[in-house]
Amino acid sequence: MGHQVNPKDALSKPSSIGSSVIPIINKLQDIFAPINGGGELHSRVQLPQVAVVGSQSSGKSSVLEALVGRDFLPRGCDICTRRPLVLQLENQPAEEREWGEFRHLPGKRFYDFSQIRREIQAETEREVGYNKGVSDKQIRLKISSSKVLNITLVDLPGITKVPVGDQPSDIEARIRKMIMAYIEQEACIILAVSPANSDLATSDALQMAKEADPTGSRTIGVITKLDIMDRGTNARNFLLGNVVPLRLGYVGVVNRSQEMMGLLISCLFEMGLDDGIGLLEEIGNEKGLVM
Ligand SMILES: Nc1nc2c(ncn2[C@@H]2O[C@H](COP(=O)(O)OP(=O)(O)OP(=O)(O)O)[C@@H](O)[C@H]2O)c(=O)[nH]1
Repeated sequence: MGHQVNPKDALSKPSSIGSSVIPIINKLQDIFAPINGGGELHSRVQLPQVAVVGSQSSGKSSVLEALVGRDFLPRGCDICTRRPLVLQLENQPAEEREWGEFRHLPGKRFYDFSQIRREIQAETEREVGYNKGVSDKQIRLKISSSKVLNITLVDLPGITKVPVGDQPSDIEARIRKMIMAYIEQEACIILAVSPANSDLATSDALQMAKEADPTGSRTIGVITKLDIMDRGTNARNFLLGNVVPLRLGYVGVVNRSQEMMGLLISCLFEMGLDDGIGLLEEIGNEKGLVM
């Protein structure tokens, strides 16, 4: 049994303590993090982190981006999370520009967040190829900014039922095992993401979270896609915790959708505002948004 740090204690310490402790925790995480995923997913030292779990395309990466306040994760229909991404956010009040640094590219600072997205994609492909392959080998990224909280977040591949591309026939079992290795740790806070346009009663995220955290003491329920909620979806009752009670409760979110951006661009086009489209793209590039 490894040494455990209570995540709620660690995350609620005053920022002055947090700012001195977090870089040390991040260093420890790097030291104890497995270089090769296979077989030795976790070290015996358990450090506090927040893992985002849910079915494929439920909105996990979008929730993480909202927490960071930047768009930098590969997202969309065909592009999904295929390796665990460990995101160490470090609050540096004196930092004028935000930057990211990958563990596999030490010393190289990325100031352009669309480059970060490209590197995540490229590093995924280097390990698992181009055809939907999935691996438990982590990608580790540190983001240093004056605007983030000191926190470590983990984006995990989404639970999928049907193997596609290079995925093995037991892909669902493999992904579940990979997720479980993170969320069963007592020092892990689970963000269980379920989209409101699907049946919340059969949410994979809530089922897995319950398995790992039966008392619901370290799980936060996140209901995404409230803007496209199905008729009859009992999201309100879920959000109130009446269906699956969680001590840390639920949050409902509406993230930016591909459709919304597409609609905005076509509106500008219809209005003959070609300049507007250019401007939007410029702002998007600057902010690292996918257009
Ligand atoms: N309408 C709407 N679309 C959303 C919302 N959140 C996410 N999306 C869209 O849903 C799609 C999937 O979102 P992601 O954040 O990539 O989902 P994910 O769970 O990380 O996906 P995987 O990594 O493939 O498992 C993207 O096209 C998002 O733009 C939301 O609140 N409302």
